[in-house]
Amino acid sequence: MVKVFAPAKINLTLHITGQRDDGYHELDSLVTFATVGDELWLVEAGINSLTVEGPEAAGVPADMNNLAMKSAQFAGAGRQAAITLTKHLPASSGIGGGSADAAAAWRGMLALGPEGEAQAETQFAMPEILYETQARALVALGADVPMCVISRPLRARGIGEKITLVDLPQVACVLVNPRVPVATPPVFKALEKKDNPPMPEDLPTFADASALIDWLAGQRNDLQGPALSIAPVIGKVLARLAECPGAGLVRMSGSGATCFALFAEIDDAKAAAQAIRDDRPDWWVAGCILGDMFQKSLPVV
Ligand SMILES: C[C@](O)(CO)[C@H](O)COP(=O)(O)OP(=O)(O)OC[C@H]1O[C@@H](n2ccc(N)nc2=O)[C@H](O)[C@@H]1O
Ligand SMILES: Nc1ncnc2c1ncn2[C@@H]1O[C@H](COP(=O)(O)OP(=O)(O)OP(=O)(O)O)[C@@H](O)[C@H]1O
Repeated sequence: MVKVFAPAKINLTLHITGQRDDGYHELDSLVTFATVGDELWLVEAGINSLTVEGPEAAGVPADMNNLAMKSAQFAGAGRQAAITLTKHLPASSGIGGGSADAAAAWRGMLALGPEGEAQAETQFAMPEILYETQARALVALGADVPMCVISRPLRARGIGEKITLVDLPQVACVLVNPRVPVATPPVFKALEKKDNPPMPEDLPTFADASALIDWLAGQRNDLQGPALSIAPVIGKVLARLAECPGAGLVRMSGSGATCFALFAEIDDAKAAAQAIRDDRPDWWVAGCILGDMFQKSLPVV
């Protein structure tokens, strides 16, 4: 049996720099991962199967339409697994839920079997090599899947599959989703200007969370405007996060509707998460740390 964590993916920046002939958009995105996420249990079995449970399970497919099942089949190598997926991340929310599950199922399938976790550990120590040899093919399941396989701070280019690791400090964060699902294709479609500037070629070195927060203020999520036009409630989420004492940067992740606020102080993040939970019980709220999800013992928000 293998237990795998599927961390939420957060686009700290999302610059849309072009559009390919096949319609997919080219991007330049600084991505990190959260201590909040889904969980998968895999048990070797005679046939692949999936059970979906947990607080965010409603409406999530439990058949071959689930990216975790597609990915398990893809990873296969003659192995099959009974998968239990516990959903904590809302679906269609811009934080990679399905992509994170696909990546975790793939990692879990690698870890099953006689060579077991040792094999997975070795490969995770070399994510770029792993990525070049195998994980890149997972872009066929979704543009966000290769980055979720890495689950470490990274810069993604191409359509999301050209990945380089970056050093980012840990930062405290509050994620808020207004419980309005937003599908990705219409958001890309609503973006009028496709050739926006990328991030600077060389990213700075960030001494601490405050330095990262300050620098991010000069960057963008080019999908935030289009998503706002589709789901105006995103404006309320951004405004509520911006009111929180200590919130240094407020932005939307991915194609929305989840927004995040970054905090230099963990205690400010904890207070903000509690305050928003208190006055918006209808919203999904998560306090978390953003950073390298393969690093042990991250603090709890
Ligand atoms: C917005 C992001 O989440 C940022 O990380 C990703 O670019 C989207 O990744 P994803 O949800 O895994 O996307 P996919 O499932 O591959 O594609 C869904 C749809 O989004 C659009 N799409 C996606 C990725 C991309 N680079 N350009 C696009 O135009 C396409 O219309 C595509 O049909
Ligand atoms: N494991 C899964 N969890 C959630 N949704 C899934 C899963 N597998 C397939 N889906 C389907 O995928 C669609 C998009 O959900 P998902 O959570 O992946 O979107 P997202 O948060 O916008 O992802 P991204 O940030 O990669 O754009 C939903 O309509 C859902 O039915």
